[in-house]
Amino acid sequence: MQLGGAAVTVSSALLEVEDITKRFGGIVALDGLNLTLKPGELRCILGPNGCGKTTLFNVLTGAFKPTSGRVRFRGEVISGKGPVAISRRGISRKFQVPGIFPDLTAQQNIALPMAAASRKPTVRTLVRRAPDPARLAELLDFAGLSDKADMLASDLAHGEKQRLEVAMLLAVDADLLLLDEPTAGMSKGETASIAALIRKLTSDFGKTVLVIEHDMQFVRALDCPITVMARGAVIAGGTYDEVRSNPQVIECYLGRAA
Ligand SMILES: Nc1ncnc2c1ncn2[C@@H]1O[C@H](COP(=O)(O)OP(=O)(O)OP(=O)(O)O)[C@@H](O)[C@H]1O
Repeated sequence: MQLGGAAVTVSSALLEVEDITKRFGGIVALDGLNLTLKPGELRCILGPNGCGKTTLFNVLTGAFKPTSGRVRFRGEVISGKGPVAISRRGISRKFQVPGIFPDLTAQQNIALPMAAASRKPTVRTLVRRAPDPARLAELLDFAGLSDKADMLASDLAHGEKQRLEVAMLLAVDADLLLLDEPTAGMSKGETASIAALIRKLTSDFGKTVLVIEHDMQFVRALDCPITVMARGAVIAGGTYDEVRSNPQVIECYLGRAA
């Protein structure tokens, strides 16, 4: 089917990664990778260092063009499009380091992407438009920051900054959220609270979420399907218990990570 000049296929999947290969000179970072996400699904990606997890996120967000293969989002081929075009279609990413504005308050940090998510924002409208107070309160409550709404983001604890950024992702109103090691640098207590928050992204807000993570306690707390990568391809998938007892996963990854 052709819609507005773009190739679109009818599918129940939100995201379809089809046989993606990405080479950097002689390095094969992704090697014929396939992955499908249904709307509202939460999935975790595990794999040893250098297996291509970050490269996958870079391909999904348009930072890298794949050497071959296709990515479809809502049936439309998006591989080859740039980061802005892909973000406008509803894919948003959180990096390991919190991407917040330290000199703004917690609520200003959330208000900014709320305004940017509205149609055709300009600098003027971003600054002038008052955010919907009910939505702002909902997002502050989601992040557990209602009582710190007026605190400068730079003064928040590390785990609070991570939660703030998850709320900012929600404020953008994208459908697919890509989270790269959201527990990096967190204490055990902070890790448990971010796992609960990420589960809410799907259960309460209907988002589709793909998480890269190494912390197995956190992965268990997410309680979601897992895809295991090695050498740029998918080698296994299943529940936490299935993956933990898979001999190939133990050899390639858990033997070293556990
Ligand atoms: N821009 C680049 N130029 C050249 N090689 C790259 C580039 N980005 C990634 N690579 C290589 O591609 C391979 C996959 O890297 P990638 O960062 O995707 O792995 P990863 O699974 O995210 O690793 P980690 O868990 O350490 O973050 C590695 O060999 C890496 O050195």
